[in-house]
Amino acid sequence: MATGGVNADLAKERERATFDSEQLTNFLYRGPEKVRRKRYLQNLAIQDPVFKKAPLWAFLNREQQYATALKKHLHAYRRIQELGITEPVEKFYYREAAAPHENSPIGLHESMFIPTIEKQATEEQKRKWLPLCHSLKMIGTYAQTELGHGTFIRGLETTATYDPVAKEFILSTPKLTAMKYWPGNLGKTTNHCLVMAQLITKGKNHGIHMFMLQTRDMETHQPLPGIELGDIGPKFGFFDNDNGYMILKDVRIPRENMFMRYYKVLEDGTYVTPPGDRLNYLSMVLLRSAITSMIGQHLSQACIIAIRYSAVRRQTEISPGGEEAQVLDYQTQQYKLFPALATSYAMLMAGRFMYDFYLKTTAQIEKGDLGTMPQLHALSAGLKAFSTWECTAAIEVCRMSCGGHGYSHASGIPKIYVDATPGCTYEGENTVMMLQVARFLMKMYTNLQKGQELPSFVQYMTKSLDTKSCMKEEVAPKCLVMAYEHRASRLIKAAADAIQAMVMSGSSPQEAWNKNTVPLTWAALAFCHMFVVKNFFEMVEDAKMDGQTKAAFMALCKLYAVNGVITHLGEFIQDGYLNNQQVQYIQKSLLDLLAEIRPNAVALVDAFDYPDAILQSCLGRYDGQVYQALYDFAKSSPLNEKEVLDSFFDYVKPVQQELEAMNQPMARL
Ligand SMILES: CCCCCCCC/C=C\CCCC(=O)SCCNC(=O)CCNC(=O)[C@H](O)C(C)(C)COP(=O)(O)OP(=O)(O)OC[C@H]1O[C@@H](n2cnc3c(N)ncnc32)[C@H](O)[C@@H]1OP(=O)(O)O
Ligand SMILES: Cc1cc2nc3c(=O)[nH]c(=O)nc-3n(C[C@H](O)[C@H](O)[C@H](O)COP(=O)(O)OP(=O)(O)OC[C@H]3O[C@@H](n4cnc5c(N)ncnc54)[C@H](O)[C@@H]3O)c2cc1C
Repeated sequence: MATGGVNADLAKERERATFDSEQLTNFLYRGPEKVRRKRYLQNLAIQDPVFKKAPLWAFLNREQQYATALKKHLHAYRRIQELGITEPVEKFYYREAAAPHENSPIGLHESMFIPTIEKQATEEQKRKWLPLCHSLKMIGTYAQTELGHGTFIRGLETTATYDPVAKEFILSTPKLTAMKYWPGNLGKTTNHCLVMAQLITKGKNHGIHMFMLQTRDMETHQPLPGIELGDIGPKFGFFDNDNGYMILKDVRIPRENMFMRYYKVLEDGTYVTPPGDRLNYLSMVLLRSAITSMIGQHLSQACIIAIRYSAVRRQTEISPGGEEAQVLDYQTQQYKLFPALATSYAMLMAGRFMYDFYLKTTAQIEKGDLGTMPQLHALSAGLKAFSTWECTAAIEVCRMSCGGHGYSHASGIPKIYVDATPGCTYEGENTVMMLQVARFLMKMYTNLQKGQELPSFVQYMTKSLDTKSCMKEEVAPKCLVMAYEHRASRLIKAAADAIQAMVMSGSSPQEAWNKNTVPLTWAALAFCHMFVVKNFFEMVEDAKMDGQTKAAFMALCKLYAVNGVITHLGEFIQDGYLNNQQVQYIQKSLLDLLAEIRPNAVALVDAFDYPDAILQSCLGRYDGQVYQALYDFAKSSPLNEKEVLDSFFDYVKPVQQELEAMNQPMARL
């Protein structure tokens, strides 16, 4: 049964590629030195016996999955400190290799709890809390969402009422819908959380604010008096995480536990107005800004699996008696997988822009300049929503493109999908985020009409809509970008006109807005799509790499843009911007690009540089030995440990005997 070496088809794919995948890897990870360091850290984790010996998640029950995830992530946390790894991206490489399929039970501690302390706490609070956080004496999470409200955070019902005599806040869950519900790791892992609650002082409600709450004893880990909390039960994904619920029965915390960098309550209960609105939403903005890259990585993994497998998988003889074709040679398979591959690169590029923009903007905010906050909010909300929608849809396409084996956990794709898809919901439900983008765009559109200057990324709105596309037979990037700009501009104008018309005929602005939220989301989506396309072209054009690598990369970029036009064709032709002939050029270009990308498909996924130990996929193995791997996976199923299961004797035998007895001729009489 044993088969060795690299599968011949996959080996040939690598030989026929027109570019060196290592060049693209170097670009993706920002230089050869960084690639070397990434591989070094990944190998350290992969070789660590604690991670190596851990059982495969797929064969474990929920409690075992939770325990494995906890064990791995805590060991990784300790090793990261021992090894002196401090760069966030390096920590990520190490953690991903250490626990590729285990969601971290201390994930919220690292991604939201500590960053919120760093950004929203006073210097004194930081001195007190951060050392405890780093040593994991304090393990925290971000408790905002409630049973009754997740999206509408101004409507949260948990209260924090200030008592000036005791100089304490009283945290309460006034009714069922006010209980905290969903926060990651709140149920069993954490002993602290950051609670979002309505601040009431001197009888006045000042809206939602953040408070530090200890939930469990730091030695015994028992819940503290007045706090009821637990796990919310199994979910579609994040099976190994204890998303939690929490009820607060008049729990008192000291005044100093309110996050007071920007918002303050003095000892006598006086509320001090903050320097700007929505500063306590910044923790959400941080994670939103990171999600586009994260989801792009999820999709890139699904693409590696589906494309390598499609090069190995052979189905159906093309001519009678001839060899069966690699499924990757079918144009329809290419039409499924290459747009998905192009999308993953597009999102990795958009994520790169987004995170850099986040760092730049928050540095300005730190200095007290809040002017770019609306842009940061709009872009992070929009790209988060757009990228999670596009990538999760593409992951599912990858799964189905693997046929039956894609449905098995052996492929690795179902797990990628269930852990990626909540990205459409958490950190701001996608439709709601798109409506925030629309709100920003409408504001920009109004400013434009008033003759005001616009930020650079909405400058496209200033271009005339009274134009036609410059698209020729040779589909040029410039004409593609202009088409996206035109569509985005036209759709925001259409939504604005519709709202204005309703207001003119007597509707209130709110009513007119609510009657047009569907066209508003079309406009917001078109804006995000345009942004991603433009950014992708700019990054490819600026990339420092040899001509062949750039050509291979550019083909993907063009495919992303061309495929988007075809998928949303109605919006590009509705006003006659593209004519019939131009549409035909674009359709032909799509087919040409599929053929151009075909010889490079495997090299383009190899460039993502994921070791097998991270992918943990029988179908996505670097050596392509998928059938042996599937057989080994099947053999390792715990159901195969015994030849005959106890359940056979417990259930099958008795029913067989009963049925046999019932079917005796005498018994029927
Ligand atoms: C990197 C490591 C990763 C590890 C990953 C570990 C796994 C993590 C897994 C899961 C984590 C999940 C965590 C969570 O889900 S936490 C909970 C997240 N919840 C949300 O996101 C709630 C969504 N809702 C909102 O954000 C808001 O309610 C809202 C929809 C934005 C509306 O807010 P509000 O009602 O206050 O505002 P208005 O619509 O009335 O608008 C008023 C003005 O405010 C501006 N605004 C809104 N938000 C922001 C912001 N964030 N920044 C700046 N400005 C903002 C808005 O634009 C309006 O401005 P205007 O000028 O038009 O008046
Ligand atoms: C895996 C996971 C992890 C999570 N982790 C955390 C965490 O750590 N901490 C935390 O606090 N929360 C967490 N959450 C909760 C999450 O942030 C919320 O579920 C999310 O913000 C969406 O809110 P909701 O559930 O209230 O959705 P809802 O708002 O109830 O959405 C339901 C539907 O209503 C629509 N809708 C709602 N409002 C509007 C509107 N104004 N206009 C148009 N349509 C609207 C939505 O588009 C959606 O279709 C987590 C959730 C998940 C799934």
